[in-house]
Amino acid sequence: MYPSLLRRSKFLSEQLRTRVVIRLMGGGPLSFPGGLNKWQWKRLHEKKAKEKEKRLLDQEKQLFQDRMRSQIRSNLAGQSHPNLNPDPNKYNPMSPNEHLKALADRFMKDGAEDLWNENDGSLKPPSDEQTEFVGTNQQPGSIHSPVDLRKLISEGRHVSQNRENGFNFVKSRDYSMLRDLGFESGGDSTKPLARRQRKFRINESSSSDDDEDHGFVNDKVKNFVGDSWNERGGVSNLRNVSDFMKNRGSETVKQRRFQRNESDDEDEDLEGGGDRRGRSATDIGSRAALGKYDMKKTRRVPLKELDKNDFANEVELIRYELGRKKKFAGNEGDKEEEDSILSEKRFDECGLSPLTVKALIAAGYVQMTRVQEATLSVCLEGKDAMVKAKTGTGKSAAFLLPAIEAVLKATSSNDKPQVSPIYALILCPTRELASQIAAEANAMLKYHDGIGVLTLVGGTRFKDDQRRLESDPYQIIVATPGRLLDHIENKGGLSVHLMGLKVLILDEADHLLDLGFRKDMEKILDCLPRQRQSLLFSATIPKEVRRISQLVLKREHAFINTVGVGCVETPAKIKQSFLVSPHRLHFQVVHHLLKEHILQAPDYKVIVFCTTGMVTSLMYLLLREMNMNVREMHSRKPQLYRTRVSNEFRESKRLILVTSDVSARGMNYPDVTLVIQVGIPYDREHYIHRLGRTGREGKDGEGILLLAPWEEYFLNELKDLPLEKFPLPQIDSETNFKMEESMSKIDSSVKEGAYHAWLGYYNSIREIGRDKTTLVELANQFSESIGLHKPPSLFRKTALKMGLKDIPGIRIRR
Ligand SMILES: Nc1ncnc2c1ncn2[C@@H]1O[C@H](COP(=O)(O)OP(=O)(O)OP(=O)(O)O)[C@@H](O)[C@H]1O
Repeated sequence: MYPSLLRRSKFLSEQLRTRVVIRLMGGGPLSFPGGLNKWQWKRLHEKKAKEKEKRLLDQEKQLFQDRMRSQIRSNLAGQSHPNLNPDPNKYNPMSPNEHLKALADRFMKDGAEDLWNENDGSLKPPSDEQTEFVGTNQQPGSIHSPVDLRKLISEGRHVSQNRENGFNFVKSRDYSMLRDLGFESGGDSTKPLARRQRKFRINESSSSDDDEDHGFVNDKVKNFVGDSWNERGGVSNLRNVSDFMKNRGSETVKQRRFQRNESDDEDEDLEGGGDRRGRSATDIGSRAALGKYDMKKTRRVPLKELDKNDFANEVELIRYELGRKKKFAGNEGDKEEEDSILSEKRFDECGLSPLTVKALIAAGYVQMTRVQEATLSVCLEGKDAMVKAKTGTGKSAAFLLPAIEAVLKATSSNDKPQVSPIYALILCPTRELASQIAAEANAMLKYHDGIGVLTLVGGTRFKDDQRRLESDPYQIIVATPGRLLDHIENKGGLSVHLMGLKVLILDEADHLLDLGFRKDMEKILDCLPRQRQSLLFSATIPKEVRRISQLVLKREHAFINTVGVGCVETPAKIKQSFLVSPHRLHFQVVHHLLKEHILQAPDYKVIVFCTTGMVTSLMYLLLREMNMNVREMHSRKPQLYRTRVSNEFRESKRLILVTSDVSARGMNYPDVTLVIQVGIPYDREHYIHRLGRTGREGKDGEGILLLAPWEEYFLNELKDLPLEKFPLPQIDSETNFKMEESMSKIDSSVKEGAYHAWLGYYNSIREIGRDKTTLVELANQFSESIGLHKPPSLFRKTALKMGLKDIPGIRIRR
């Protein structure tokens, strides 16, 4: 049969013929065009199909929005839209309302609302009775609306269509406000008002940015509100919106705080995630935000017997119980509990394997932190989740524990795969963070024999990784995306090991899904099996990341936000301030701040963040010249050096670490007393993560942001954070002289590198980079302040790339 088939394929090339032979022999082709294996080929096609589908949906959305807009325009102009009051006898293809319903049905699948939701709250009503119909009295065509609807929407309230009736309803988060405004009500009035109020977000400063940021759903919503407005009116009812908002403001600010010790009612009010009727913490979508855990005091369950023979563990648990009771006996205890990151639940109460609990106790973990309590049950059930929790609150353990449990479950199953599979893959942005996570995982696996953790990070020998992978089975991999991709692409066989993957975790997920990592991440995701659990963790999850999280997460994922909508995103016990000083004085100011801090805190441990690696080097050399006890850490340093410095800083006191953003995220250096950020951080998220290196585990901390006057605009990004202005210190002439002397000792190659890096960094910041002339002027001032006689020249190619070629003040290298 084979020869006859081959004859028939006479048009095929020789290469194709070979493939046909292989296929007929039952093995399938060895490779596909582009050197892809069959899985990669299959995924490539699946991806293309998905992209096509997405394009079509986008087009449809666009059409729909245009249609709604034109309808509203015609309403405002006093024309009746043909579809507004459709003649039942006349054929109408689809009214806007029907169209909206169809689209809502199509796009708003369970859990998908969150991808569009700006406020981390649920768009979808928990149940029908939690929605309320809104009627208005305004006549069609009325134009003097006292309320800016765009503002109303941009202030975070969501309106959607009632799918059954074509009426508008306001979601549960909004409807108490609307009732106060005098709208008709058809909802369940027996529900406690408190619950409705807590779902209500106050944001006095509505900005056009907010409007811009609202996704398709909000556009849809805005249009729809406009629609119903003209249909039914309601001017008088809405006249007092702003008064109402103000009155509500103080109340809601109080509600925003996360307090376990208030009365039950208020407790339930706090974060908008709970439900008095016992909604489970495993709720899908953002209704799982905080789940049950901020409002329901779980009944204590008796200590589980971990290991009957393990007397030491029992003693430890009893000691802990006694300590806890003593601690919370008085009022002071209450206050401490409020500030503490710990919850009341213990690890032995949540279904972890006894050996893991034993290892946790050995590591000093008895009680869960709040984020661990909020997430463990969801993650242990195998659901996808996106988790947001403040820095230093124990997110690493929150994702490591479910990963370990999944590995234990997989290894105990009867399937015996031919290649040793990797069951859990943890990705994080930096090498040091990968090592830190691997160390924590190893501590938790202390009593589990035969489960290995391997780190795959750049800066180490690729061959060593391969050797380790071949010699020992590793069930858990902690990797940085670049190195992992190297392994996948180099056909080192890693893809085969990854076929059995059960859990994928992205720590610092927002950063990993950022443009810098996006391509690598997409390639990695293409090589992972779809049947897996995915967990995304970070202290910051901007809206864009929530939208693109669908790259990784299933639609019906849980969004767990222990920060709380509208709450301050930074730990409460970090004192934050900013200081504005001319750029040329920054080095002096940093030196002064450090000296003052050392006097106040003899056991100081300080991190100074600089904008780039080269500027970090310069700052380090300068402070070293000034006889300060400093270390430097940035990506230009060899990995061995980085690891050594990282370990040293973790264990030391009385040390200053000058670093770039490689240390900004996830690094857990205990007891850092002060974080200084010199120059504007790349964005708000960078500020929060850098700051979060201090004040961890609910401890005190301090953060100072040092800005030049032209960088002050950045404070707008932080206006919801409690930053206070720090007075400009007086630098004495002796210190000034010493600094100048020290600066003159630093090699000019370092300074030139710092100038180039400085220029590159600020050029990449949109607000500054767009005015190239001013940028170059500022860069040249910087060059002068670091003792360079003239600004260093740039390669023509570099200048071209940066858009600086013909800008006055830029020197081009001949
Ligand atoms: N249940 C616990 N009991 C006591 N300490 C804990 C517990 N969980 C975590 N920790 C400690 O809390 C500290 C912070 O934990 P971790 O590094 O996981 O924070 P994080 O939330 O990941 O912070 P970041 O956002 O900066 O990455 C660590 O020192 C860790 O050992």
